[in-house]
Amino acid sequence: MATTTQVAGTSGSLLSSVDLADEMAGIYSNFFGNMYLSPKIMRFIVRKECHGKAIDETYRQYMERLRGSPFSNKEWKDAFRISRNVLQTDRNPDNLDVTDLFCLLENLFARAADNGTRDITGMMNKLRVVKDLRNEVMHNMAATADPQKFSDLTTALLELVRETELFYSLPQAEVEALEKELQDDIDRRLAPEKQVIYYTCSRLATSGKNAVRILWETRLSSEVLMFSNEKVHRQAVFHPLELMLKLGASGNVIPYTEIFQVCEKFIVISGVAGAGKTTLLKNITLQFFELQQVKVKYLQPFNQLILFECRDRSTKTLSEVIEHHFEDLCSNIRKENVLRALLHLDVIFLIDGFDEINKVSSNVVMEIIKKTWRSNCRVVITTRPHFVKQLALILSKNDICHTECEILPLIKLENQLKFLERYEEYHGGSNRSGELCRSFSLLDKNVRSLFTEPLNLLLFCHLCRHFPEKIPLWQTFADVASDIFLLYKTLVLTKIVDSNYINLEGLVDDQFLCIGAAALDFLKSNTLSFSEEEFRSIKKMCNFQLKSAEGISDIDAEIFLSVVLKVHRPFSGKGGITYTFHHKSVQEIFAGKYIVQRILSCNDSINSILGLTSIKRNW
Ligand SMILES: Nc1ncnc2c1ncn2[C@@H]1O[C@H](COP(=O)(O)OP(=O)(O)OP(=O)(O)O)[C@@H](O)[C@H]1O
Repeated sequence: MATTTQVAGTSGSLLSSVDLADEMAGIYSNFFGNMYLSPKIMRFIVRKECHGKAIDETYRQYMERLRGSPFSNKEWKDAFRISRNVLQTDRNPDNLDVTDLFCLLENLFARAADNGTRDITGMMNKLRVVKDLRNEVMHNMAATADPQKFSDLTTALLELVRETELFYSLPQAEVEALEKELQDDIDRRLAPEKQVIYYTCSRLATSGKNAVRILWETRLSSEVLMFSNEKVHRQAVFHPLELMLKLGASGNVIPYTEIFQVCEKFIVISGVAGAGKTTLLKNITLQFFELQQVKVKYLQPFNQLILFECRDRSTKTLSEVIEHHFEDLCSNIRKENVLRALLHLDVIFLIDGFDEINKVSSNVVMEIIKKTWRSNCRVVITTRPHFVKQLALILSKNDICHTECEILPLIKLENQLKFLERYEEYHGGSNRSGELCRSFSLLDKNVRSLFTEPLNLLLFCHLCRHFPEKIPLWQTFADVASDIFLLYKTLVLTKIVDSNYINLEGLVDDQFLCIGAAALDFLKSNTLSFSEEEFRSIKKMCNFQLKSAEGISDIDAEIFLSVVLKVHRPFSGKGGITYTFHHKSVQEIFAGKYIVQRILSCNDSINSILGLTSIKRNW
């Protein structure tokens, strides 16, 4: 039987009767119960328990007054975990949700139990049932849609009211009034000013995850490798990275799947260029949507996921990010309402590449920081190391505690081999020769230490494929750098082999010098990613150089640049593209070649080359 429920506020006006199918009605009731009824009763208990609290006291100040001494930051963090920021600042329970309320009451009652003044067992048991129901409904779709859960909750809440009566020896009239209010709410299931939230949460629960899955599935599940047009399945070649916790928990090494075990809401993951930050977020996203067909336990506490890239220059607000994720839903519910609803759920926000932040994306990131700190959301932000300080400052200015961790380089030979094996297996299948790993394990130890980032190991795969005979000859970093350069040269030559021009090798050398000059110029300002405009400037300079060589009409500089630079299209598919060298070390190799050439051909000093003004970006 279908249930008809009026839902206000959708598309800004009263939506005519929305016929909620049975499943939807069940989901709606469960959200309504856990987001409205449970907090209402728990807030009533908090008010009773905190009867001695001054209006202007925060819950932290109140708890400190009760115990007679301030909490150290560690004590506070350990006791109040994910709710500690909210309880540190809030002065009344109106904005606390079930998680925060349970945490507060648990701590208040623990004190009472310590004093031996009251038996809190019954009360805690009843509260725990309510909290567990909330978590079950929020984290497990089968439970979200199960109408029995709403019945269980209403029973649990009525029992909690009765327990409260006994616990505080409340006057019967007060309890009856509360019971009646609860029963009325249960019967009506509507809190007019809030109903759009529950409705939207219900829609998100039924279709949100799938909408986002469809959005990311095709974009993220495969990757085109550099130096070739080969596609690999991300999950098939993904190497599970390890992270080292910094700051407080310093030194602990954890698998990436344990990041959400830290109690801070915000997790900053740093890593050098090519360490695998973006790949890690893409992998988490794919796992979240169970594309990997395995149960991903560490993601089970979350019911939605939002992925945002700091290099995005076109998405101006968080609501727009949300609209992009839930396009269908936003076509009949205002995107601002979808965002409001989302902030009531347990969402992971993945923010990639803080080091590439720009004016537009910084507004979105600031919105995420400001809007998620008091919700049940978790935020993971990746960045290259030189931006960690700046990010930490922004977070602390916004009263946000964060955990910082660093992607560990693959230092051990066994890990490097495991990484390479995945790629070799993927390409060779059961016929793989093992040559890649064999060749790597025979490398000189010092040379091997160059290949500690995924990107460098990938580079090794390509070098091994193109020049297997050269690898045993490597003795220094310079040998490797020279072969990397040669690899680029070989790849470009294969693209222009049909040209009639006689001195193709010389042409490539000249083009690479132009690119090297640009690489150096960008390195001087630590710029590792270039906008389309900057790309056009480099291309203009390269084409200018091409024109100076007589007899070339069939080659465009884009051919050279397409081999050397990696194109980054925004995850969202909207906004401008950006370009980087495949790795900072590759950018350095090109810049280095340019410097050496300048010294050899013009006898310029290194200082004059580095201070050169004629290679400004206004080519
Ligand atoms: N865990 C991994 N398993 C397998 N391959 C990986 C892994 N991490 C990274 N790679 C490979 O290395 C390449 C570079 O990684 P990625 O772009 O994620 O690095 P990054 O740290 O985000 O770099 P940047 O700071 O330059 O953006 C990827 O395109 C992918 O091919």
